[in-house]
Amino acid sequence: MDYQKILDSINEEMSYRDVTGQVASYIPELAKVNPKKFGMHLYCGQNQHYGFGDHEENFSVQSITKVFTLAMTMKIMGEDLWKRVDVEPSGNPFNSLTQLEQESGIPRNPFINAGALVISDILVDHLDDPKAELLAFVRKITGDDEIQYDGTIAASEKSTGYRNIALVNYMKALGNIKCDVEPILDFYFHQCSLAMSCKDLAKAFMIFANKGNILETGENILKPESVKRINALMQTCGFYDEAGEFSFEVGLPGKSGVGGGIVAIHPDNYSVAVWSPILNPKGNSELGMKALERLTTLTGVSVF
Ligand SMILES: NC(=O)CC[C@H](N)C(=O)O
Repeated sequence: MDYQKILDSINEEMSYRDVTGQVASYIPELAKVNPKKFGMHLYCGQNQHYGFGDHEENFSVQSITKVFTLAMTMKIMGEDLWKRVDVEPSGNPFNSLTQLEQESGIPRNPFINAGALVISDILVDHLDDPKAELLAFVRKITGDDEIQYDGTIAASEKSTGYRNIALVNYMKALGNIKCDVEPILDFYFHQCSLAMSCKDLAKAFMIFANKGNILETGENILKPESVKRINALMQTCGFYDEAGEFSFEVGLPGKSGVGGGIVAIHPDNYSVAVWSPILNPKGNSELGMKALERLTTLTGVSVF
């Protein structure tokens, strides 16, 4: 498969598209990002990298980090994790509070904010320095020691993070949060602020396409059964109330973030990341979804 040729033709096609959405503005720092940024990177074998545009520029990966913290938590908690967070699509926006009251404070899945805050609670409870450990995990699976949090984004999100503050306090009242809310929120806002490029994301997500192993070194990071579960959750819950649409259009497990990034994998084949900051009304990158739809259509390959 000539991936570079396919990516180049996607780049060209996308340049003619009208984009109607908006850059995320509820986190003030994200509103400052140049809406014209666009890049895509595909990684499919030892040192086999293909990309175009701004694919090596760092951006705020936001909710994409929920996959990393889930992977770390599965290693700590095993199956007991599912007593604290469920595995069903929410059909609701990522920052919704409504299901928690009826469902005893158990979030529908680890990829909505409520679920990620429970995961943060578990990591704060079990690790001495969860921020350092998350950074170490991401640096290891990418092989890139330069990856950092963006303190300005973390502070910006903290200053307007009323929904996340409400979610964690509400779940504490319902008995599903163990630690103090302050360190949980501090860890959560930092995890969301992680700055990575499409190339970094494609490298990191290769472990989910490669049965839990780092492709370049062969080192095992996750058990195959954990990878199965994480990929199933990405397929069913990775795009909030647009998870069905993403499966329907693209047909790959993936995860998005309000920074405009999307990562997807084709098991035993490739990982791919795309970045375009303009979001559709569901909070997913408008051009990113279209570019990935073109990828699986032009290659004729998806998980279905
Ligand atoms: N969907 C997202 O990327 C949401 C993450 C964002 N930091 C928030 O908590 O609201």
